[in-house]
Amino acid sequence: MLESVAVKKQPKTVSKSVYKINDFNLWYGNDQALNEINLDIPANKVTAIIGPSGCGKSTFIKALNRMVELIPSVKMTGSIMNDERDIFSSKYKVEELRTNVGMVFQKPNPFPKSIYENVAYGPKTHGIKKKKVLDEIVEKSLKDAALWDEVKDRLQENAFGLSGGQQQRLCIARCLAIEPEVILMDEPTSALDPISTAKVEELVQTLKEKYSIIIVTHNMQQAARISDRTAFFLNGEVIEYRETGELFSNPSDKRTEDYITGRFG
Ligand SMILES: Nc1ncnc2c1ncn2[C@@H]1O[C@H](COP(=O)(O)OP(=O)(O)OP(=O)(O)O)[C@@H](O)[C@H]1O
Repeated sequence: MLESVAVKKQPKTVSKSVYKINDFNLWYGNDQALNEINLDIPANKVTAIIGPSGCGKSTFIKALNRMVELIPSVKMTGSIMNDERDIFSSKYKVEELRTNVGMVFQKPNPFPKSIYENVAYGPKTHGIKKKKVLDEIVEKSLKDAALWDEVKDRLQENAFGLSGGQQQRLCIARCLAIEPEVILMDEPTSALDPISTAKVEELVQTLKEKYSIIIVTHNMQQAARISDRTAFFLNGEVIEYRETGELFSNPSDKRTEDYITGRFG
């Protein structure tokens, strides 16, 4: 029957990966900090990286935008693909990688410039000069970072005059202004008060519609609240990587269970 052909089930859509990491190892001098990391990181999701201090969380996300290579003793093996492109290939310039992959740090680090200039800086370095276009980018980025209403009447004031939480959302706006595909966040709320933390968490939830977010957090409640998938790192290894709800409610590894129930870390 024709009708039965018409209603034939479509294959399930497979979610796209923004990063595929295969057998990745990293050493600082002779000390191995990451050991045989294999992870597929989905697009348009929030992926949390959790684990005790010193387990390699920051090292891992700094490898994703090649920032870790600023440390001269670093050696790496294995592969990291971003959108099917080898991030270590000479064809994939670091500048292009860092345009595709923005980063927000633990401590808000605005430039000593006006609020407007902080956001316009990236687009300007990418050659955008027209004031009207820059104005639009600044407004859109600040709106997307849920900061516009608080700063729209003081765009020319120095960014250091903002509160810590506002400065962090400004840094997120600065990151959005260059239209990355991925946003790496290294403990973005650890220096913030609870209200600012809640605002950034809410923001992360809305940003995942357009961006893929990878967030390092010490705070397991935060990982449980805002992430779709969670990777538990221990001593430089990925112990477990699953849907966040499953990892927290039904961990498959004893070490994950011990960590999430507070037995160590
Ligand atoms: N610049 C460096 N030089 C040498 N060793 C380093 C350097 N940075 C980190 N390490 C080592 O690599 C390992 C992983 O550190 P990393 O900062 O990635 O852990 P982390 O899980 O992010 O820790 P934390 O939660 O405390 O920030 C640690 O043993 C650390 O001492």
